[in-house]
Amino acid sequence: MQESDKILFILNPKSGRQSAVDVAALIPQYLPQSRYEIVLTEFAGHATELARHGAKEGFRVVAAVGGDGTVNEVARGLLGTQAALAIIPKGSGNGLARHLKIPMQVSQALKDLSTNKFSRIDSCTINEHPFFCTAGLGFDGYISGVFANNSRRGLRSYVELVLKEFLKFKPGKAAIKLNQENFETPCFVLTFANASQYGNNAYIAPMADIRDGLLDICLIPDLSMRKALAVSYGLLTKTIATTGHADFFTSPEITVKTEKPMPFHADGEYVGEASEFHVEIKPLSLEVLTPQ
Ligand SMILES: Nc1ncnc2c1ncn2[C@@H]1O[C@H](COP(=O)(O)OP(=O)(O)OP(=O)(O)O)[C@@H](O)[C@H]1O
Repeated sequence: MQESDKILFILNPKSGRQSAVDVAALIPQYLPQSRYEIVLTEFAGHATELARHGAKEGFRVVAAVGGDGTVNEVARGLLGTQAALAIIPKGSGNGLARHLKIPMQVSQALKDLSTNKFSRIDSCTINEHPFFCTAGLGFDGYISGVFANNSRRGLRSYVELVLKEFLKFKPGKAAIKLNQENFETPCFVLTFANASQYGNNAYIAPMADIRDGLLDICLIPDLSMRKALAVSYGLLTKTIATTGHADFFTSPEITVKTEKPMPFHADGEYVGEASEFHVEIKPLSLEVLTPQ
């Protein structure tokens, strides 16, 4: 980054556990005041407007200070602009930041900004909703919907919720079209990965390359409690592909039709229900500022 590059920090005061005020107070320790501005989001969706406006105003870098939801909102506002995305992780999962090797400590992430390098990564859409880390349908989407209505945040309440809802969720059937192939399958979870992990180092697609122009698709057709334990262990040890309970595909796009409407998410944020899905990759469509 050059000395003349200006940074707009967009802080989500609601994300994660650390307060926005802490981050705002730390920034002056790492950057001269002439190099940055700070704005706080006031409502869900606000970060997209703020990012778009910041890019128009000529900020070279727009930094999302929050979790994957905030990163998604800022990044979608930057698509097609001259501004690059930086991330100061402050969420509970921080999947994209972890994939891009951004330090989890706010102070280190801020310190690194001046030596980080610009590069480009792929972005994706699910039914026209942009995502940058992962999107998914089935149990993934169902949990994102239940979690959105849960007042408690954080990893522990997330795990408790997953365990509680696991037995309630009924999987469906899906007809999948990818790479000129058509097949039908039961579908408990279908995840579309741009980055390798959901967040919290839970690796749903350990081999995913965020710059290869391909989605890494993980299908878990059905899941008993015994299989779920193996899959959970596989997620945390980057060995999900060897559990025998998940199938993997790579493709620049995929079409899915489900027998009944299924809930879906984009970057962990619940979007809604649908019975037809089109997911595609937009190669190298977003500029980022990251450690190399
Ligand atoms: N001022 C605000 N008031 C209420 N909600 C907001 C505000 N600003 C942003 N949001 C919403 O907060 C949600 C959660 O943000 P974010 O994903 O950054 O945090 P998190 O859920 O704690 O982290 P992670 O996604 O890593 O688990 C986003 O969906 C965003 O739209």
